[in-house]
Order: sequence, then structure tokens, then C-alpha cells
Amino acid sequence: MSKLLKDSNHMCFACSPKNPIGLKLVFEHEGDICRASFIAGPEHQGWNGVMHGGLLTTILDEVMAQWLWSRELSAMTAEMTTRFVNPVPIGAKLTIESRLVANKRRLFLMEADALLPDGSVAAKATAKFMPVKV
Ligand SMILES: CCCCCCCCCCCC(=O)SCCNC(=O)CCNC(=O)[C@H](O)C(C)(C)COP(=O)(O)OP(=O)(O)OC[C@H]1O[C@@H](n2cnc3c(N)ncnc32)[C@H](O)[C@@H]1OP(=O)(O)O
Repeated sequence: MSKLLKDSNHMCFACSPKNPIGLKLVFEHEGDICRASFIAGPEHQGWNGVMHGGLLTTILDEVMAQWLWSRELSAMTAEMTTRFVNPVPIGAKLTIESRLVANKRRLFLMEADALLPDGSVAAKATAKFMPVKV
């Protein structure tokens, strides 16, 4: 296992429990799905009452990255697209799920969905991750 994967002092904005301004995401794995949840507070908004889209993209990115990390695959996001389908109200519990779509040559093609409490889609992302040495 890489040193990075074992490093308990990492300060990842999205996942480190030690980052004072971080999102402190926690992940669970079920079959081929990596899942996290997040409730945006007022400090996470862009438009009044609506979660900032850049932050939503950060979370989608992270949940895809964690799918790979959990399998000890070190890879960085090389490209990512987010489709914002519905606004995310402040205070609504989001469920974010990622999965591998394909492993083509050096690239991992990933996708992720952010779901609102009623199961409707808030946002969908696709991304290409490139393996890196850590
Ligand atoms: C405790 C820890 C917790 C773990 C905590 C986990 C934290 C996760 C964090 C979330 C994830 C992130 O945000 S990661 C951070 C954001 N991402 C980054 O900073 C990445 C910055 N970019 C890079 O470092 C680089 O560009 C790489 C590594 C992506 C690729 O560089 P490279 O390895 O030198 O590769 P390069 O020569 O450019 O390209 C190799 C081949 O791939 C192709 N290629 C390159 N990019 C693409 C692309 N987007 N789509 C298709 N093809 C591409 C090229 O054309 C080339 O084809 P050919 O000529 O071979 O045919």
C-alpha cells in the first residue's frame, strides 16, 4: 500500500477529518459503488439558498477518486464534466454515488450521480482519471 494511502496527516479538503475548513466526507462501499452523503450549510451556497455548483463538482470528483483509492489505484482527475440537473437546497441531504465505467489504456473512465432526498438527480458527472506514481 502506498505511503499516501496510509498517511493520517493528509489535509484533503474533501475527505480529511483534520482539515478545519474541509468537507469531512466519509465513504462507504457497496459492490461496485462508492457512496458519500453531504448536507450543504449556508456557508456552502452560491445563489441564495442553493448549494454552490463548484462545491458540488468537488464532491462528485472526490467520490469518483475514492472509488479508485479504495482499490489502491492512485490516479488524478485529468478531465471532468458536470451536468447540473436540479438545484440543491441548503439543508437537503445529498447522496453521491460513483462507479467505474471503463478502464481504457491508461485512463479510468468514471461516473457519479448526486441524488436529492426524493431520489431525483441533482447532478451527474463523468471524468477521466490518469494513474500517477505516489
Ligand atoms: C491519504 C490520501 C487520501 C486520498 C485522497 C484522494 C484525493 C482525491 C482528490 C480528488 C481528485 C483530484 O482532484 S486530483 C487533482 C486535480 N488534477 C490534477 O491536478 C491533475 C493535473 N494534471 C496532471 O498532473 C497531468 O496532466 C496528468 C497526471 C493527468 C497526466 O500527465 P502525464 O502522466 O504526463 O500524461 P500526458 O503525457 O500528459 O498524457 C499521457 C497520454 O494521455 C493522454 N491524455 C492526457 N489527458 C487526457 C485527457 N483528459 N483525456 C484523454 N487523454 C488524455 C495524452 O494525450 C497522452 O496520450 P498519448 O500521447 O500517450 O497517446
